[in-house]
Amino acid sequence: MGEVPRVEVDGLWRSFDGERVVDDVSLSISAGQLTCLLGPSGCGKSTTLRMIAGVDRPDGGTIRLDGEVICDPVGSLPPEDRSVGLMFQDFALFPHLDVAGNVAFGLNGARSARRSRVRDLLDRVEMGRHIDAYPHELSGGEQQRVALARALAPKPRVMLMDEPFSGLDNRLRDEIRDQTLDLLKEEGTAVLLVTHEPDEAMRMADEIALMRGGRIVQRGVPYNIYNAPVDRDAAAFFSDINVIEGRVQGALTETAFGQFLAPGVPDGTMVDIVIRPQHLKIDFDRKGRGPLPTPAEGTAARGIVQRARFMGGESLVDFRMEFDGSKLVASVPSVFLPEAGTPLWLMIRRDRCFVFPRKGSESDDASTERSANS
Ligand SMILES: Nc1ncnc2c1ncn2[C@@H]1O[C@H](COP(=O)(O)OP(=O)(O)OP(=O)(O)O)[C@@H](O)[C@H]1O
Repeated sequence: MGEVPRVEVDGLWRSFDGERVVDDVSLSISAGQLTCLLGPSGCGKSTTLRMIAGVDRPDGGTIRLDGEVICDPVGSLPPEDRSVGLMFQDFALFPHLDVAGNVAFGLNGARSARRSRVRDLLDRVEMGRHIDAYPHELSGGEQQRVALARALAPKPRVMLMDEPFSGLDNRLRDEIRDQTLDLLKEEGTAVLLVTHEPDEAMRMADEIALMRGGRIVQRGVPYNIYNAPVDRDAAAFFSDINVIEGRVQGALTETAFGQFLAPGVPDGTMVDIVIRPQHLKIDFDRKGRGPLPTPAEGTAARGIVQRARFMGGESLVDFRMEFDGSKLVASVPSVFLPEAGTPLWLMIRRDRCFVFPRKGSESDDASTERSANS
C-alpha cells in the first residue's frame, strides 16, 4: 500500500472540432507494469498516448509522473523533460547513423558508460553483431529491435508504445513481442502500449484498459477482461460471440436452453445472453433425444450442422437451431468435422455465459449491467 504510481492520469480529455475524442480517461501504471490501451480504430488511444508523451496538450485533466504533476490546466512539462521513451510502428531510425550511433543518440554521461550501455542493450536484443550496420542494411524486425534499444537507452521512467509491432509479419511479431516484454520487465520501466489487437494485449499486458468512444470502459487483468466483460461489445471485442435473446420475468430468462439468472433485472427487460463459441457444449443425437438437463449446463437444444471447418488448433461448427432458425457457432479443441445436415445437441455452460440487458431495454439500475450465472 502507499506506493506512488509511476504514471497517473486523472480525468484527461481532449476535443477536436467540438467533439471529445478522449473523455475523462484515468489510468495509473506502476514501475515494471505494462498496461495495454486496447480499442478499435479511432477510439482515442493514440491521442491519450500523445498527451502523456507531451506532444499534444489536453483540454483538461492531470498527468503525474512519480507523484509530481507534469501536466494540468495550469502548465505542461515539455516532452524532452518527461523521461518518456517512445516507440511507434513507423518511428524511423536515423538513416545517417549506424546502429551504435542510433542507440547512443539520447545518452549523456561518460563515453565509456555510454558505450557499455549501448553494447549491453544491443546484446540483449540480439543485435550486438550489427553494431556497425546502417538502418537500410537491416530487416524490419532488426530495425524494431534497435528502435527498442534506442528508446530504452536513457532509462526512461515510462515507455509509450503505439502499435510498435504492426509493421512486422506474424511469426516474427510474436518473437519480437516476447523479447520486448522480457527487456521491458528487466528494465523495470512503466509501459503504456497502444494496440487494437486483443491477442497482443492478452499476450503482453499486466493490465488492459479497454477503450471505446474516447472512454475507458473496463480495466483489469487480461483474465478478468476476457472472462467478465462489462457489456456485449466488450465480450465481442475479444472473440466471436453467440447471442441468444431472452425476456426477463421474475429475475429469470426462459430460453430454449433453459433458464438463465438475471438478478435485479426488471420484468419485461430484453436481455442478450452472450456465449463464446468454445463454451458451447456439443452432444450427440440419440434417436431425436438429447442429454438430460443439468444445473451447470441447463437444457440442451437441437441444431443442424451447416458447416464444419478445421482451423488447426480447433474445429468450428456452424449450426442452425431448430427452435428459431438462428445460427450459432461452436468451437471444439480438436478435429471434429460432422457432415452438414447432422443433428446435434448444444448446451450452454452457465458459468461461462454473460447476461446483459439489451441496449435501450435496460432499467436505470446500474447494478443490472451484468448478471452472473454461476
Ligand atoms: N489533430 C487532430 N485533429 C482532428 N482530429 C483528430 C486529431 N487527432 C486525432 N483526431 C481524431 O480523434 C479521434 C481519435 O484518434 P486517435 O488517433 O486517438 O484514435 P486511435 O484509437 O489511436 O485510432 P487508430 O488505432 O486508428 O490510430 C479520431 O476520430 C481522429 O480522427
